[in-house]
Amino acid sequence: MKNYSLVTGELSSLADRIDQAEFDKLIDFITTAGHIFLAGAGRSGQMINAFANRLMHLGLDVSVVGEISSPHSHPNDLMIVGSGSGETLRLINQVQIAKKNGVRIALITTAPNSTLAGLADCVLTIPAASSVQPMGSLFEQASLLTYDSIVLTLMENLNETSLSMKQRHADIE
Ligand SMILES: O=P(O)(O)OC[C@H]1O[C@](O)(CO)[C@@H](O)[C@@H]1O
Repeated sequence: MKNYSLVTGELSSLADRIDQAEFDKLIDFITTAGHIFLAGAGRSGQMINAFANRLMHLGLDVSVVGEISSPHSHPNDLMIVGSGSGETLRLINQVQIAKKNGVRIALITTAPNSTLAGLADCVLTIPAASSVQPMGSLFEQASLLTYDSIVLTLMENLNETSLSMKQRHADIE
């Protein structure tokens, strides 16, 4: 189907343009973190929610910012933010609070020169700024694929399998 191929073509073209060293740094931040907070707005937020779910399946201590069950932050915690523009005001505000509490910040973005990138300790750039799709669609799709790529690496590092992860999946949903 023509438009499907158009979308997958755009996504495929990004694969070699995401920096391995930035990816590896993010893996290191995740592996050494205490609690992991995840944050994103709109469609970017939907993608980060899916990532939070998989990190939980991996046995990591995670919560989504804004959920009532999300705990107080501490030094050595990590906040992972997904924001294409890097300029979403709510996220800037949340990151500023987190930084005051000694939380390290990781950003997934198309905008390495943005306000959020300037506040982050670790930036993974997805060069998805140019696209035929509307608004942030390419970033949002690519961010989900990037999160699932991170999950594959973490599965290997943490000796997890699909079966071990499934045992942590919510049975009441
Ligand atoms: O990824 P960003 O730039 O933080 O934007 C968050 C959300 O805001 C919008 O840009 C506009 O509502 C959405 O496309 C996106 O999901």
